[in-house]
Amino acid sequence: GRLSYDFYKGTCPQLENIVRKGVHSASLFDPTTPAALLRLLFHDCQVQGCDASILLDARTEPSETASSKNFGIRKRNIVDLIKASLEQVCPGQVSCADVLVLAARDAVSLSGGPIINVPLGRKDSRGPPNVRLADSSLPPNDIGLEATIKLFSKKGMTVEETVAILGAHTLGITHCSSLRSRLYKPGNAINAGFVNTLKLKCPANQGNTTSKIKFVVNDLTPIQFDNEYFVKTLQGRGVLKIDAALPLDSRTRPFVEKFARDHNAFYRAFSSAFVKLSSSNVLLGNQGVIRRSCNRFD
Ligand code: HEM
Ligand SMILES: [Ca+2]
Ligand SMILES: [Ca+2]
Repeated sequence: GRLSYDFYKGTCPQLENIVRKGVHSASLFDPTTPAALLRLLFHDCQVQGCDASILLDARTEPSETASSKNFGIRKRNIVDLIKASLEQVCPGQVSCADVLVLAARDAVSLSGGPIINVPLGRKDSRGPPNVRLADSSLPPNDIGLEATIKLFSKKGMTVEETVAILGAHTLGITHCSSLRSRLYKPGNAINAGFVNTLKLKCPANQGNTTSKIKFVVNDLTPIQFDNEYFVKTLQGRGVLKIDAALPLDSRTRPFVEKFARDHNAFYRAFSSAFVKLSSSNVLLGNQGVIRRSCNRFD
């Protein structure tokens, strides 16, 4: 078995329509939904591959979302709801892993980004979620450029695709708690002026609870998938350490400049990076299962 572009042609031809409608109505209800779904896909694929492991609820084992690296993960239930409507139309046919990939790619296009053609045929994990693997596989909030290039090259991405996939931060928010080490650890300030702006929004004396509620936007247009992230990053206004690092290295800066200038170039590189992200390390054929309900095995 391998992934293919017409995997559900015979078994669930309505699939792409149903997912798109589901993401669309969830996004009308809450316009921050696309950001959540896109990050959800990354965090699924990063831990044990794109196998919907992140959707499993805690039972005998803690769920992956118990990992502090999954702080801020939201909207897992949207995938479950879409899967429930699919079960009405093509019961037992479509994996939760594929629904999540389709939901994330629809999140991108419904926010104004590229329409990405994705191969399908992933299976869902059959084991319990692995919180310790989540701790060790997900990148730390203050990851640097070297480790990031390595992380995405393992998925077959070029440096250009790596810069492009980080353009996912054109959507959504970052909580103050995720910025602690960047703002208040000595030596982590890359652009002192912008870091001071962030410090005003996320003060050091903000309590633990408050810093988990307060947030800053990732770019100036956090519900639009556009190239604003690169424009802003090029001006030294990248929110996370990795965002800020991209224009400072000669390997990555040319791509930041290119994407800030040409959103179509960003969309092209993002699309191929997205396919690599969502196709790496997947379960095929009888390596996995099709869960009826995404949050549990039975
Ligand atoms: C080196 C790699 C990456 C690091 C260190 C990183 C880190 C983070 C952090 C710390 C946040 C804020 C979480 C919060 O405080 O709520 C965030 C948000 C986000 N990330 Fe990343 N990220 C990386 C790569 C990616 C990739 C590859 C994607 C998708 C393809 C992605 C999509 C997003 C999105 C959409 C948000 C906003 C989520 C929301 O608004 O709920 N990130 N990221
Ligand atoms: Ca996974
Ligand atoms: Ca944006």
